[in-house]
Amino acid sequence: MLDDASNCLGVVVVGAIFLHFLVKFLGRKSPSVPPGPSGLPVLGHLLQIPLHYPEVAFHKLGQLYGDLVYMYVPGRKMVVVNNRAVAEELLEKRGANYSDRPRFTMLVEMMGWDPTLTLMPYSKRSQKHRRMLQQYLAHDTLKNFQVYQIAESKKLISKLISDDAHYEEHVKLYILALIMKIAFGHEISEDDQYVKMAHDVTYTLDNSGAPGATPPDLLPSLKHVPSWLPGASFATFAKNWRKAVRLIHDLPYQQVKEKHEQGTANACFLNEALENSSEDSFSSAEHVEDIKGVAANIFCAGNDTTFGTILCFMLAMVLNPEVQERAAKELDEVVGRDRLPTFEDRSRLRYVECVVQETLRWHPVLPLGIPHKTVQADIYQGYHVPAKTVVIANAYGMSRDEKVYQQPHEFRPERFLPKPDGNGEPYFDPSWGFGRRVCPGKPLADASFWIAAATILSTVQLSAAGSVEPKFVSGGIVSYPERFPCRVEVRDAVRASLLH
Ligand code: HEM
Repeated sequence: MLDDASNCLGVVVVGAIFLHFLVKFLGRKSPSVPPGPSGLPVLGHLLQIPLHYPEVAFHKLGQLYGDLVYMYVPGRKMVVVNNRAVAEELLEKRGANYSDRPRFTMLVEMMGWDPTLTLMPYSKRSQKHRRMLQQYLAHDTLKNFQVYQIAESKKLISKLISDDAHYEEHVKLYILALIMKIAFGHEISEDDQYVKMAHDVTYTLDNSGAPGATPPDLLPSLKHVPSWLPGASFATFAKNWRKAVRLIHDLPYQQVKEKHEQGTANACFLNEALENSSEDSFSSAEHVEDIKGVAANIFCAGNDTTFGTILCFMLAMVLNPEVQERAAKELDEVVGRDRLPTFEDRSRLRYVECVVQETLRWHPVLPLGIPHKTVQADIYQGYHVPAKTVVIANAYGMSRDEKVYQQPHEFRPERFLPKPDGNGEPYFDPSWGFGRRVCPGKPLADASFWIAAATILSTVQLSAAGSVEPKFVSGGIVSYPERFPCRVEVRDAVRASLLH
């Protein structure tokens, strides 16, 4: 009797324990993806991502849903990061998992940009490309190019003074001259083969659709569609322009290699890479493609970005004459009137530095950076970030963070000055990206931008030649001011005479 009762009790206890664990197991909540707007079946959020100014839409979503916003489009899960500290935690501290890139079917597989670091998955090869670039753009090499940057910035301002109607073309040629010299050792003349080649490549980059969002990017099997099929304009475009992409890889390499063998090559990335390569390495087609790819990448990553940044600076000066005046005054005091600024003056030009840094914050030319991708699933603050999620760091959104930047839409260089002169706000590094994929061209871009800005401020005055409604080119990766009426007048005749 007693035995029966204790058996019965045992069954009840074991049953209760089993039930307890079963309820706990069934009730366990798996972490959910970060919050975000609800999407449509199949299409997801495809129709909610605007073609123009998507960074502004993402910023607004960030204000509604928080620092991480989850969205998806066919074939792609996406997380938009709107907060700098969160981006640093994920893309830098957890960089081993967050440094891959999405597949760029149109640019890489159809147009031939496959030896291009910017678009490469995180791999041994991408690390090799970064090493090659970083070694070349190290402090000492860049110092050798300063003379050239100074000479080209003088040429730029002379052209702006004599022909301000074409200011954009002059800025374009300034950057082109520097990049062609540094990457390929080539000195451009207005209508040479390299200028035409650069023009064609820029056209292909500007017109092949938003990278990562073209039809073949969303549905990779479309890359097999024949170019004659009605509606397959992307395939026709890729077929017609692939040659231009190939040319910028092959032509400079062949020419520098010939000169290198004769011992007559100018100092440049290509020549240095050839010098550092052993005889054996030339039998590896991949190594040769690596050299060509890094050289072409200097052009395609550095051209529009630096061009756009200088245009942003010019627009900001036109819209904020008091800033321009204060910076010019600082140049008068620090540099004097009998010479032009040089790189040695930089550390003493505190306000000019703030103007340069505020340009990078006010309008980041890569407002959404270049997308990263996770390798494995991750948990962040209780949220599930699935494997192979495309992670977009919204630099624009971070630049408008009111907790960090007071009146973030305004161009206020003094925000960076320590208190009480300013507000002690931090420089805006997200303009250069994050972690293991951070821009390796920063030292070059920064120096090319700084010397152009300092020379402009010390010699000329920029003003509006009509009414200015700031608008920005948007829809591709790079965003910069649309044409605005800009007048360029000599501010200081003594200094302007030093331009020649
Ligand atoms: C003002 C001018 C420039 C800005 C604002 C800029 C900004 C950026 C940003 C935001 C990224 C993406 C980083 C990330 O994925 O987290 C990037 C990548 C890159 N930039 Fe720049 N960049 C500029 C100029 C240059 C120049 C002159 C070069 C020439 C060497 C260059 C070479 C690259 C390369 C190769 C990458 C890809 C790095 C990788 O995928 O690992 N950039 N840049």
